[in-house]
Amino acid sequence: MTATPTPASERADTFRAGFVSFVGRPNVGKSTLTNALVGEKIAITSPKPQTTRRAIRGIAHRPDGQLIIVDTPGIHRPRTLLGERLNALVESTLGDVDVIGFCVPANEKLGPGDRFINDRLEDFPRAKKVAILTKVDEASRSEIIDQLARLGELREWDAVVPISAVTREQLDVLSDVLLGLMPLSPPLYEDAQTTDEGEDDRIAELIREAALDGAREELPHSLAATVDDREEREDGLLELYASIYVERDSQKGIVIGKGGSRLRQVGETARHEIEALLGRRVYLSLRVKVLKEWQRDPKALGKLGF
Ligand SMILES: Nc1nc2c(ncn2[C@@H]2O[C@H](COP(=O)(O)OP(=O)(O)OP(=O)(O)O)[C@@H](O)[C@H]2O)c(=O)[nH]1
Repeated sequence: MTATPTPASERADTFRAGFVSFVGRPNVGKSTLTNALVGEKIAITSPKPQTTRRAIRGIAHRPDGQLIIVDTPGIHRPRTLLGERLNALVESTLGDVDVIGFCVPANEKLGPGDRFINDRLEDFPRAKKVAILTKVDEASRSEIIDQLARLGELREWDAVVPISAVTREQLDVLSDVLLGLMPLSPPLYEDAQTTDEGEDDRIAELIREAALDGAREELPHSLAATVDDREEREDGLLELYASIYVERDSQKGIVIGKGGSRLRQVGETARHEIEALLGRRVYLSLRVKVLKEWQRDPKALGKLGF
């Protein structure tokens, strides 16, 4: 991983800094955990599986160290070119991190999907491995104990930590544990930075998230968003021109809704989020475009930043 070191640090030589990546089946709570640790909304969360597409980094700053979080889309068997690229992204990310946090929800039994991912962790011997039992607020005590025992059977973990990102139970323990496994290092980022993802990418994620909200089951895999243009208005408003991409005309109809009602709602929601992110007023113009079979088309994938 490349990062710009903070110049001339006066910090003690016990400072630790490094990269961690959370892996696990879709929907186990990786994005929510990232947000909870970083304390700012940077990765999209959605109740639908496989919505995290980018390796978004969030940085948790602590007096004694920095946790740089690389949010991966999850390891899964590829079915499309997009799937393959996601897997390639996961491999290049995981080959480079200091710690891998393997996330398993406390309220679901360990399944073949979890075992598949656990087996893949063998490919990354350099990284320390921590098992994170997520969503403990949704599980009974006996379920948690049961699940911890099963996790322990999978491998020798460097640590096993049960948490809830929603109630924040044990989050401080988790960040202590993760930091303790990081190398001694000067800070790798400035204090004020919480993510190094480009602003337009973050805006595009917010638009994508708004467009997915309440959308039909098949939409998540077919939706992408880009920011195409921005213009400063004299009255201080920032004009943003963005596109939402779908694969089929029928999906375009779903996104736009009757008489454009749904798209208006998406625009409203996204604009509020973007204004909160940028701390200023925004005019948002959204266009919905059909990019046929973009998940299988290398040119289209490049255009959308994959
Ligand atoms: N009760 C409870 N729900 C949680 C917790 N963490 C996440 N969730 C919920 O679980 C769902 C999935 O969370 P995400 O953070 O999007 O999961 P993910 O693993 O990043 O999912 P993908 O992006 O599909 O890989 C969301 O509806 C979250 O609100 C938790 O600690 N407790």
